[in-house]
This record gives sequence, structure tokens and C-alpha cells, in this order.
Amino acid sequence: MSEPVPPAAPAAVSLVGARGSGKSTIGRLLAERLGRRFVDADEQIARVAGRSIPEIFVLHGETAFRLLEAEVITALLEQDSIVLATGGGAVLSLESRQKLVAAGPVVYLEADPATLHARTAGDENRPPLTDLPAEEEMAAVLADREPLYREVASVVVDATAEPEAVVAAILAGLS
Ligand SMILES: Nc1ncnc2c1ncn2[C@@H]1O[C@H](COP(=O)(O)OP(=O)(O)OP(=O)(O)O)[C@@H](O)[C@H]1O
Ligand SMILES: O=C(O)C1=C[C@@H](O)[C@@H](O)[C@H](O)C1
Ligand SMILES: [Mg+2]
Repeated sequence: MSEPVPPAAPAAVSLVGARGSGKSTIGRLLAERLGRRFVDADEQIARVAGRSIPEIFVLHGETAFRLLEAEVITALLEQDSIVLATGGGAVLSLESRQKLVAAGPVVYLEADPATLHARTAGDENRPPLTDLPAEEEMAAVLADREPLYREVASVVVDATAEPEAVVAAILAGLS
């Protein structure tokens, strides 16, 4: 009899969640722990565009940013053995949602709006998404997107815990 074939390792472990939930911070730590390469969609977008994210928003608008974001996610998901930190709005694209789920486990880093706001307040690298004051914007945008984060997630963790505890919860959820 032939040996059972072990299941193939997923191509990507992807992190989704709001701005400030820790996708970049936790993603880097998780990649180290899993022995995978860390890739950050926001960093790749800025690299491909040759501009910062705020510059892309000002010069080309959010719609153009979203199109580029979906293209970058598609390209990154062609690589093997990665941990992918998505941008906060990556799940707005149906195509990206489908590709993230098809590539492997998707982890939702869940956090409350007050924590998210405290972590991101005053950071000029995060352009406004609405005309609302920043704290209200965080709550409104999260309310809109939360169903999408949950739709794609196979693992949901409390992202308000210390980084090492968040990583441990993800590893437990993946096993
Ligand atoms: N678990 C955590 N505990 C405490 N601080 C954290 C935690 N996770 C992230 N942070 C801090 O919150 C800030 C935002 O984190 P990070 O940039 O990783 O968020 P993000 O989800 O990648 O945001 P964006 O969607 O804008 O890229 C950073 O200053 C980071 O150090
Ligand atoms: O929540 C969002 O819409 C965004 C989050 C960031 O990761 C970046 O992708 C950009 O600032 C937009
Ligand atoms: Mg990030």
C-alpha cells in the first residue's frame, strides 16, 4: 500500500482587519514563527506605484487605489509559503476575498474602534476614508467592513492582546 499523502501546505496565511488591528506587526511575527516569508500588500502597492499610499489617494483617488490593491493581492498570492498582511480595505473586493480564501487560512484580527483609533491617531500614512472625524470614521468603517472580515475568516483572534499572545492565538487557531 502506498503512504498517505500529507495535505499540501497552504500557499498563504493571510491577515485581515481594520487599520491598526496589527496586520503588519503581527504578520511579521507570525511569519517568523511559521518560517514563511512576510509580504505586506500596502508596502507592495507603494513599491509598484512608486508613491506613498497618501500620495496615491491624492493623485489618483481611492478607486484607483482599490484597483491597484486587488492587482497586487492577486500577484502576491501567486507566491508560495507566505504570510500576507492585507490592507484594511482589501476585503471590499469580491475577487480579492475569493482569492484570499482559496489561497489558505484567513485570520481576522478583531479589535474595538477605540483601540484601533488609539493605535492609528495622527499617523499621516493613513489617508482619510470619509469626511468624519477620525474616531467616528474608525467606528463607521469598521461597522461596514466587519461582515466582510468575518465572511473570509477561518480564524478570528482578539487583536487587543499583547502581540505575542495574538500570535499564539493564531497558531492555536491554525492547528
Ligand atoms: N497587539 C498589539 N498590541 C499593541 N500594539 C499593537 C498591537 N498590534 C499592533 N500594534 C501597534 O498598532 C499600530 C498599528 O499596527 P499595524 O501597522 O501593524 O496595523 P495594520 O493593521 O497593519 O494597519 P494598516 O491597515 O493601516 O496597515 C503600530 O504602532 C503597532 O505597533
Ligand atoms: O482601511 C483602509 O481602507 C486602508 C487601510 C490601509 O491598510 C491602507 O491599505 C490604506 O490606507 C487604506
Ligand atoms: Mg499594515
